Amino acid sequence: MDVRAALSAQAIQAALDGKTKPPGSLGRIEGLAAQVAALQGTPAPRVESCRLLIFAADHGMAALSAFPQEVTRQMVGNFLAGGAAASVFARAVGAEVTVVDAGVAGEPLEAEGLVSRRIGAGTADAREGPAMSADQVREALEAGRALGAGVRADAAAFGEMGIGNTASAALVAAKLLGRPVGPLVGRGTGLDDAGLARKRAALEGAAGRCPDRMGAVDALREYGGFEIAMMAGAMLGAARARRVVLVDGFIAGAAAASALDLDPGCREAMVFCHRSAEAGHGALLEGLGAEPLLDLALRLGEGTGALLAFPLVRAAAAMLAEMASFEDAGVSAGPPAG
Ligand SMILES: O=C(O)c1ccc[n+]([C@@H]2O[C@H](COP(=O)([O-])O)[C@@H](O)[C@H]2O)c1
Ligand SMILES: Cc1cc2nc[nH]c2cc1C
Repeated sequence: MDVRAALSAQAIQAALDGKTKPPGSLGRIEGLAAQVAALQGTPAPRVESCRLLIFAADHGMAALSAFPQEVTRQMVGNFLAGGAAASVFARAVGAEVTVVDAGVAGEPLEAEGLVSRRIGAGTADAREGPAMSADQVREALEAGRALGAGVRADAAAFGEMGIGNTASAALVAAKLLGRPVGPLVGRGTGLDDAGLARKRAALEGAAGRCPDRMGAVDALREYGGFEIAMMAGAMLGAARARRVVLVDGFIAGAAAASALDLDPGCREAMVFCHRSAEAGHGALLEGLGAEPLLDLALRLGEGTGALLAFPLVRAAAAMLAEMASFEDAGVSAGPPAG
């Protein structure tokens, strides 16, 4: 940490401790407020607006899901029509939504309001070989970076839709952390025990094709999804533009791990919003040293957990910006005199 950053962290802590409350009594909301103040470079931060980017794409490993591949395309329609959980939560918390086709299978989708950044019509099957080419990884990262940099809201929330993407996320996370994939494999949309055993065996086989530890570009090429790579790029773009980056569940977590591998500095923008019920998410968060804000047993994706956390981040920033100090309010600070 350089001297300027140390001073500013101290100034932020002093501002927090000067507020009319026992020091530390707002718990983790204080740390959140300090993070946003440091990101925005002001002791009076503001997180009033939020835009959710939902990245949709299909996967060569879709057969490892409990649902058919066409659900990805159908859900894109549902997002655009405003009927999905993410659509409803976005309205409830006052967030805007952008839906991005990063590579949904079949003919290119054409729908009003859809942002098309298709890298391909779904990835190849990572059980057999690389999911995508190195050029496709670069293209996805770059398209994402531009989208993230273009967010005008104070906070950028990241969600996804892609049947089969918990398989892809488990493999990407395993390789970035240098861990076996087994404990990162979960039921996704709701596999039964037999389906889970089949998925675990398939992913262990796929993991065996490559070294135990890989960098983000290699891991994304071998095992990624177009939406995961594009989301990683978008997180980098938004973080560099000093937007608060609201990270959703397991798949968004794998994208965040990729972004962190590419640029550890983006960590200061990231808020890990919740711990998903997907089996591997706890281990992924722990591997990243991240303590999420919420644990609501969500396992939907779409950015739903990020949207639910947004009001907490908004309140944390408002606390620091608006709360009276002991001095302002004429409230006695500290123990009684004498
Ligand atoms: O975000 C999560 O933690 C999460 C956990 C389980 C499932 N999902 C969603 O379910 C889909 C992936 O599940 P699956 O079984 O098709 O791999 C994909 O569309 C995700 O948005 C999302
Ligand atoms: C219906 C449905 C909605 C989703 N939203 C995110 N992933 C999903 C998976 C399914 C199956």
